Formats: sequence, C-alpha cells, structure tokens
Amino acid sequence: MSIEIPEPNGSLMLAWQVRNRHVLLVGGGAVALSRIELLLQADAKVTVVAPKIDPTIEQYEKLGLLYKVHRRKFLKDDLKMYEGEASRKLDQFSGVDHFGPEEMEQIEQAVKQEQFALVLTAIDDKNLSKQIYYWCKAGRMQVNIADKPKQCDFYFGSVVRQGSIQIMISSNGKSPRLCHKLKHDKLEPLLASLDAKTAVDNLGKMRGELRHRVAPGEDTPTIKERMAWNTQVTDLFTIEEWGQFDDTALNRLLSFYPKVPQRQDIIVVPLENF
Ligand SMILES: C[C@@]1(CC(=O)O)C2=NC(=C\c3[nH]c(c(CCC(=O)O)c3CC(=O)O)Cc3[nH]c(c(CC(=O)O)c3CCC(=O)O)/C=C3\N/C(=C\2)[C@@H](CCC(=O)O)[C@]3(C)CC(=O)O)/[C@H]1CCC(=O)O
Ligand SMILES: NC(=O)c1ccc[n+]([C@@H]2O[C@H](COP(=O)([O-])OP(=O)(O)OC[C@H]3O[C@@H](n4cnc5c(N)ncnc54)[C@H](O)[C@@H]3O)[C@@H](O)[C@H]2O)c1
Repeated sequence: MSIEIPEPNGSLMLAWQVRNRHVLLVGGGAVALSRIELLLQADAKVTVVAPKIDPTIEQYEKLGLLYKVHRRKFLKDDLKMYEGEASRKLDQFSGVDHFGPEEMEQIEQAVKQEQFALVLTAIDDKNLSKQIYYWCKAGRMQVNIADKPKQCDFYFGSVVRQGSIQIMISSNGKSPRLCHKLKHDKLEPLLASLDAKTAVDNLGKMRGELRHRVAPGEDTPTIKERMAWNTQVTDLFTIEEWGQFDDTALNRLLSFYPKVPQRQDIIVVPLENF
C-alpha cells in the first residue's frame, strides 16, 4: 500500500479561541494596531502597554473595545498583571481526580481571569523584545515577538473574512507581503463573488436544528447517522445554492431526516431560471 507523506516544514494552522481571555500587547504602533484588529475579531480581552499609542488604537479605547491601555513603558510585572486569586484557584484544581459540574464552572471562570493566554510584542526595542520572550517562556506563556520569527510560538497571517468564514494565509515567514498580495489580488475577489456568509449561516442553522431538535442524542449510532446525513446534504447543493435558501427550505430539508432528500425535492425549478 502506498501512502502520501504529509509535506513537512509548515505550521500547525489552528483557529485559536481567545474569546474572553486576557491578551497582553506590548507596543502601540502600526504593527500593534494590526494585532488589535485580529484580536478584536476573536473577542479577546486586550491590554495594551506602550508610551506612544496609535490614534486608531485610541479610538478603540474610547469605544470601550480594549480591556486596558497603559500609557507607559513595559514593566516585567506586567506579565503577571491579572494573576492572583484565579491562578491560585487553578493550582488547587490541578490535583483533583474527577471534576463535578460545580468545579467545572469554577475552572471556566478562573481561566478567564487568569494570566495571559497570549503575549504579543510589537516594539522597536530588540533587546527588550528578547527579554520579554524569555520571561514568557519561564512563565509558560505563548508569545509572538513581531520582529523575531525565531522567538514566536505562532505567527500571524493574512486573514480574509466573510462572516463566520475566515481564511488565513501563511508563507511561514518567507514573505508576509506575498501573503498580503495573495489575499488582496486573489482571495478577496474570490470571496466577494460568493455569498459564503449566508451559505455558512444556513448550514450552521440546519446543523444546530439537526443536533438539538431533529436528531438529538450523544450515543455513537445517532452521532454517526447524523453526521452522515449532514455530510451528504451539505454536498447536495452548491455554495451559491446554500447562499439562497430560506428557513422554509431548511425546514423542508430537515423534514426528510433520516432519509437524504434529492436535489429536486428542494429545488423544483433550476435556480438560474428564477
Ligand atoms: C501577515 C502579516 C500579519 C500581521 O502582521 O498581522 C505578517 N506580516 C505582515 C506584513 C508585513 N510585515 C513586514 C512587511 C514589510 C515587507 C516584507 O518584509 O515582506 C509587511 C508588509 C506590509 O506591511 O504590508 C515586515 C516583517 N514581518 C516580520 C518581520 C521580522 C522578520 O521577518 O524577521 C518583518 C521585518 C523584516 C525586516 O526587518 O526586513 C515577521 C512576521 N510577519 C508576519 C505576519 C509573520 C510571518 C507571516 C508569513 O509570512 O507567514 C512573522 C514571521 C511574525 C508575525 O508577525 O507574526 C502582515 C500582512 C497582513 C496583511 O496585510 O494581509
Ligand atoms: N511582524 C510584522 O508583521 C512586522 C511588520 C513590520 C515591522 N515589524 C517590526 O515590529 C516592530 C514594531 O513596528 P511598528 O511599525 O509597530 O513600530 P512603531 O514605531 O510604529 O511602534 C513602536 C511602538 O513600541 C512602543 N514601545 C517602544 N518601547 C517600548 C517599551 N519599552 N515598552 C512598551 N512599548 C514600547 C512605542 O511606544 C510604540 O508604540 C519593529 O521592530 C518592526 O521592525 C514587524
């Protein structure tokens, strides 16, 4: 049997969930601004530390979108800004053998108040950047040093977004500007020609109804049947067609479950003839 070996030397591309988690951003210039734009899309609680703050960042601050802005130079203790009660609570839980619902809730709350999920620097001071990197590593924090790719646990990328759809391009550090060009010249026009937002919203709605109303249950046969149906029904229509369905069409699709409908059960007249 021949197998295809995955191509090495790339990155692990993930959709990192930082909603309601603290993120520290050291620096308040042009690069910091591009970080903030990405962090706000992910609903992170952003704390900025910098003597000089870009006017757009100030606007975000005025709109209440940033957790805190400190107009001063970075201090080593900033890395522990929100540590305390929540961190001590999490330490206590690390030895527990089995969690009940109450402990799970307490952990969820403590994680949101605990130390930084990510630390980012975007400063014009390479020596300080390096120090921050090693302080973060000693404190087991994930960090991105904008001017030092070797001292990044993760890289940022060029992101194209349409509603819930996000596409990230990475050149793995070779050419950030090429990532920008690919986004601008190719992906943005492609996405602009599609209503992927409505398509994915419709599919999300249908999937939610399927899991919570039409075919609920967490036993393996139910999950397998549900997933097989969802895969086949998703593939039955084009992205453009998914972008045109309304609630009536979605409910009609769901009414077939567990049978998989045919295209003509839903689309009587070809869409191009509408
Ligand atoms: C994608 C994007 C996301 C973002 O920053 O949000 C991003 N850089 C962007 C723009 C950009 N950055 C630079 C230029 C000038 C032209 C050029 O150099 O090409 C431009 C172009 C511009 O400004 O338009 C200079 C630069 N960048 C890095 C260094 C340090 C170094 O390489 O040593 C230097 C100074 C090099 C020097 O001293 O000469 C390092 C990194 N930049 C990355 C991401 C990561 C790798 C991404 C990848 O390639 O996979 C990585 C490794 C770390 C990180 O930042 O996470 C964003 C485009 C967003 C968009 O518009 O779509
Ligand atoms: N990764 C990337 O995408 C990328 C792109 C361009 C530039 N860079 C590099 O990122 C760095 C920042 O670039 P920029 O264009 O945002 O610079 P900038 O000059 O616009 O901003 C620098 C910021 O750092 C702050 N700062 C300086 N010393 C500080 C300290 N001790 N504590 C806290 N804040 C401090 C300043 O107040 C300012 O807000 C540069 O080193 C640059 O080479 C990275």
